[in-house]
Amino acid sequence: MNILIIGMGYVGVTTGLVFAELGWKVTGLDTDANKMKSLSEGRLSFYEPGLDSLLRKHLLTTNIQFTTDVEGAIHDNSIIFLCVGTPSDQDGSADLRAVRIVSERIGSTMKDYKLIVVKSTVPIGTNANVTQWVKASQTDSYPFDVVSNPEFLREGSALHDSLHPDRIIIGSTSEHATQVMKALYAQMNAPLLITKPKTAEMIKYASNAFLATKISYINELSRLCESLEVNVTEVAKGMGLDHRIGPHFLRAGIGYGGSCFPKDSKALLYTAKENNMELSILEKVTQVNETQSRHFLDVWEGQLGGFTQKTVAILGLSFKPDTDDLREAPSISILHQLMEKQAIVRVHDPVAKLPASLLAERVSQFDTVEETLQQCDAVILCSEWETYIRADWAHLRNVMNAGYIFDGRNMLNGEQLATLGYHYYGIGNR
Ligand SMILES: NC(=O)C1=CN([C@@H]2O[C@H](COP(=O)(O)OP(=O)(O)OC[C@H]3O[C@@H](n4cnc5c(N)ncnc54)[C@H](O)[C@@H]3O)[C@@H](O)[C@H]2O)C=CC1
Ligand SMILES: O=C(O)[C@H]1O[C@H](OP(=O)(O)OP(=O)(O)OC[C@H]2O[C@@H](n3ccc(=O)[nH]c3=O)[C@H](O)[C@@H]2O)[C@H](O)[C@@H](O)[C@@H]1O
Repeated sequence: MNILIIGMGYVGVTTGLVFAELGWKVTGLDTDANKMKSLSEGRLSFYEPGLDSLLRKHLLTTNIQFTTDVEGAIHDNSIIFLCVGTPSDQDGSADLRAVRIVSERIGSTMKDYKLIVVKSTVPIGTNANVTQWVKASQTDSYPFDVVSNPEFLREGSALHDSLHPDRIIIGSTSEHATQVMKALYAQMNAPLLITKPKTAEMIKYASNAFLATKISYINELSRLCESLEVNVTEVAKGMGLDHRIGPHFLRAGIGYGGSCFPKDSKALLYTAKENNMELSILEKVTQVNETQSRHFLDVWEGQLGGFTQKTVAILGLSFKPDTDDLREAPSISILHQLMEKQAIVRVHDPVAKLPASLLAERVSQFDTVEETLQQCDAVILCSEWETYIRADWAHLRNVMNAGYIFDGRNMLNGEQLATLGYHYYGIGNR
């Protein structure tokens, strides 16, 4: 069985390489010819640990190849994974244009049986739409199945998450398709849940929304902890020891970012609205997230005595460490707020680059932490890269002007930093 993956972003490339590693023959297809060229030459268009060496390995084993020839790729492969983007539309709904275009193209091109696997995160009912779009574009009625197989990987640990998933969800109405999916994943040691396509689609949204809820819960609590002088990190540790609660996704911070929690929460809220239902908890979850960085910036402003004309460093641009993804990154919202407050901003990230549109007279990016901190009054830590945890903070105190550290991820040891002459403040961790 040959596998075609359509959409060579984070999910498509990772999925393709995982199947190549499992020994399948994989073809990657994307409309972006530059991406296909660089992938064919062993270069990724994004930063994700471990993927580049696996890519080079499987270009040599010839388990993976890349193409922009849509017709040829559809003809040559009987299993087709859809991994195209489903970004937020202006009204918060998921933009399904790419899913539709690809479905119609498969329909108009296919000449024999195809198993179409929807891995993109799509609203509940979309698998049925894909079936309609394929059928409506067929010139002859060739058989096909559509299966939902949502993806749960995290950026920064995409390869590990995909090779060792907590579960594999398959939404299928066809026994044949279910058996093929089971064979594809047979080497993976993970619970397999076979369910209806709509349920599989809902499991994906419900999981992301629940994780976002855990984060917003602890983040809102961190505001109360801040004013009561209670340490939220210790509270989370105490809560997490209860196995019914668990320790994960209870790290208070400046809010969740990334390509999925904000987008998928909005899309689920839109689906609820379309069905005249309320998801009031999820509404609050997004509100808390949208106000979290502003809340703590105000607190820190009081501690610093104002940001106006102060030189402030932002360490960590990406929405989390080990990725260069800036989508919905809290650092960018903080950067805008600092600009409004007329601060001079110096930024650093180990891999992410600030878009040219954000570089301004008062905003510059530097290559090293030391250069970035020169003459700074304050540092705001936005993502917990190892580089910052391991930095020589004793030495860095000498390059800074005033030594204010505002730790938006509660990642550094405040007591130790205080002995080095810093004024250390985090998120509800007093
Ligand atoms: N990024 C992540 O960590 C995760 C993403 N997802 C979901 O997976 C889907 C893909 O996400 P990402 O990989 O982050 O997206 P991405 O934006 O990185 O990549 C999407 C790719 O699809 C390509 N594309 C768009 N239209 C196309 C077409 N008509 N034909 C061929 N290629 C086309 C684009 O050029 C791009 O390379 C989304 O639905 C997302 O919600 C699910 C789990 C994790
Ligand atoms: O659908 C998706 O795209 C993916 O979304 C998230 O993965 P991802 O966004 O890559 O990264 P996470 O590790 O979940 O972090 C998301 C954001 O939450 C923040 N976060 C996470 C955990 C925590 O305790 N506190 C917290 O603020 C992170 O800093 C980051 O900004 C989910 O964890 C994946 O399971 C899912 O597949």
